[in-house]
Amino acid sequence: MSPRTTTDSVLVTGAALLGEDLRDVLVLDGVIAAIADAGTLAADPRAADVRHVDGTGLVLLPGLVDLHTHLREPGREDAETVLSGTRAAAAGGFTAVHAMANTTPVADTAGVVEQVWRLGRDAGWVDVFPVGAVSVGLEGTQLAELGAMATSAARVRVFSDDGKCVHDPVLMRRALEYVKAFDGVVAQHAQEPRLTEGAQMHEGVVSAEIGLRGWPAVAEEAIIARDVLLAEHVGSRLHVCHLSTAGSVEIIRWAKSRGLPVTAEVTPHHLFLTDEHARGYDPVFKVNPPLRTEADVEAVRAGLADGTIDIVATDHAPHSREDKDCEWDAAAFGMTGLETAVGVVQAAMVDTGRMTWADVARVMSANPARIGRVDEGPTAQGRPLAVGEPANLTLIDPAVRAVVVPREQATQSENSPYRGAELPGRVVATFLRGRATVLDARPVAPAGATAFDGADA
Ligand SMILES: NC(=O)N[C@@H](CC(=O)O)C(=O)O
Repeated sequence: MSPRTTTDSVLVTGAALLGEDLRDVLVLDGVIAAIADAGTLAADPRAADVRHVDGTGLVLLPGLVDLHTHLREPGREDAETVLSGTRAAAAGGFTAVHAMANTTPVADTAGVVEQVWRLGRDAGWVDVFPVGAVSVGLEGTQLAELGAMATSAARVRVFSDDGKCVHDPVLMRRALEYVKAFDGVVAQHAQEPRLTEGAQMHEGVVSAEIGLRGWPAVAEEAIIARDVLLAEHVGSRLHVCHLSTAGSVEIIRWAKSRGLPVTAEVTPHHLFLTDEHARGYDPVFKVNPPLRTEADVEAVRAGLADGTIDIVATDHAPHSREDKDCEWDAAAFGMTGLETAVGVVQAAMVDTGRMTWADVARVMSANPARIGRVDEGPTAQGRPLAVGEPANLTLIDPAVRAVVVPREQATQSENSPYRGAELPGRVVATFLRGRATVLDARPVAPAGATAFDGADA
């Protein structure tokens, strides 16, 4: 018998599986080989020559899957690269990210999505699934080569002009019709452009008091309402990106009550921060869609807890200093989020008693993988913690509280809205198909990426 290579084998002992029962989990060659009562698997002969990780006090979740990450490469490597962004993802407990298409050049051809996919594979930190643009150059006029991107090595299933709204209803209809051929989904950035010209923050009491141009909730809600009707008409899958208002939650609830194939995401920051943060004019709080009111935060929390909102997605949007360290009006929209996502979700949803860790696994792993259609095949993501499944794992210490220091994060950019704030929930270890990408809360440089060839899946 040839000696086992231990790089993708591990024994985790005494961890709380989905925050519940204490279990040992044995991973052999990247696959979960055994799950048993805590204290039993160390005696298993198969565990003799594998790395042991003490999971005492830790919560074991399936590897997190982000449906909405901006990796900035190609084009803005000064803000983030596929390498730095995927290392940040691993540090945040993720084993897969979907890389948004608003790069330079835009990811609107098979060539660009394959480039991003290859960069992700070579980096080896997480699986990178490129998102394809809906329209050429994100210009909202001509449909991009959706079919070519879907059949490329990158196997694109999620299409989005994120950063911009597909505001032309005819183009949106065509995109919805087109993606049906390969079970794709259109992920809409819902923002009515005419209602948000020059808008800087949520339109309400705070914007009026501090004199920044407001962005009405209806600008988001009008597009979502239109698009759920279009999705019904076409019979195609619609995903709503970073939903942020109470009215949007109501529309999605209505769409689901009609059985429409509509899914929705909320970001950690919309679960946690309000427009009150704009009062200091610090552009670190400038984001698209804008931070809303306390009532909206309450509504998106309730919508996530009751399943109206399917997933949490980070909308990790790194920006260089020159794009953020300037006056509010001139600053770029966006905030980093990969490395704080779990902590913010713990604070907003778990520590408040609104969700269990099993719910977190559903909204941050299983559901995003299913929406992105990356939940099947030998390299499947978002699978349950069960024998025979790929060992994508995250270990979280829910008892640790730590102050966020953006300079010390793995992301290349420092535009975290949580700078100096204390958050719970440290990611102690992450395993991508059994190989540690994070150990002792520190990223571990991949010693050669494990085979990941989406074309084989
Ligand atoms: N979410 C953001 O505030 N910014 C995103 C794109 C966007 O505007 O949605 C970015 O790419 O920076």
